[in-house]
Amino acid sequence: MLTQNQLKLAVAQKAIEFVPDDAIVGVGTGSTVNLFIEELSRIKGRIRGAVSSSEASTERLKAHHIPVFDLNAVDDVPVYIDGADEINHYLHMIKGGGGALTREKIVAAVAREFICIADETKYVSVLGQFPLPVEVIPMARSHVARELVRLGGHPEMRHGFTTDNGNIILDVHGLSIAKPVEMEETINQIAGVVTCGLFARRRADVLVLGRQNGVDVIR
Ligand SMILES: O=C[C@H](O)[C@H](O)[C@H](O)COP(=O)(O)O
Repeated sequence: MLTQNQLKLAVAQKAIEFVPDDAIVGVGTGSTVNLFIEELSRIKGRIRGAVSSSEASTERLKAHHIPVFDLNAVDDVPVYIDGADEINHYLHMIKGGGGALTREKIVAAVAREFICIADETKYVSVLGQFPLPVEVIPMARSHVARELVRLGGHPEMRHGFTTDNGNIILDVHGLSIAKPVEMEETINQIAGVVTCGLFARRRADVLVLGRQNGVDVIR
């Protein structure tokens, strides 16, 4: 029986196969990506560098002497490699457990291909068991929370946490998300929401899924 960490390592290693030579690689955030960064450091001689989705990943990339580019200075990101908190078989995701959702969505929007690396505990039939993170401008906290309750959720402020953009996170419990694209649009239209952790309009293109009997590549 492989541990969750061993499954994360297996997908982090497999993801290297998706990194083209001379690329500037989009790098996500989280414990699975941290393992990917280790693997990336082994092949850093054949890439140009990375664009990063968080201060935490930037620090790790720099510690491995992988050049980190400002996204505004880059016009082609062939692949973006990131984890997820939940992913369904349409490759819609919930992300933001680490609070990096907004920058992740920006780098993912620039990238040509989104490769999600996840262990099998993340693969679900309906999104929403994992509380949906929503990044909110601080002055809009109460308004956004009321609107989220109207949508059937139970928002909880993530205490003691500020995003890299200086905002707060509301974690929304109790949503069973049957229509992720519509839900993403609805939440993102609430005044004061920066973005929610649903990645449905820009879903993953490839899922590299770590299972007990091996790594599956799902497109
Ligand atoms: O903000 C964090 C990101 O969306 C992560 O990709 C997500 O939380 C998964 O992280 P982990 O690989 O640690 O489960």
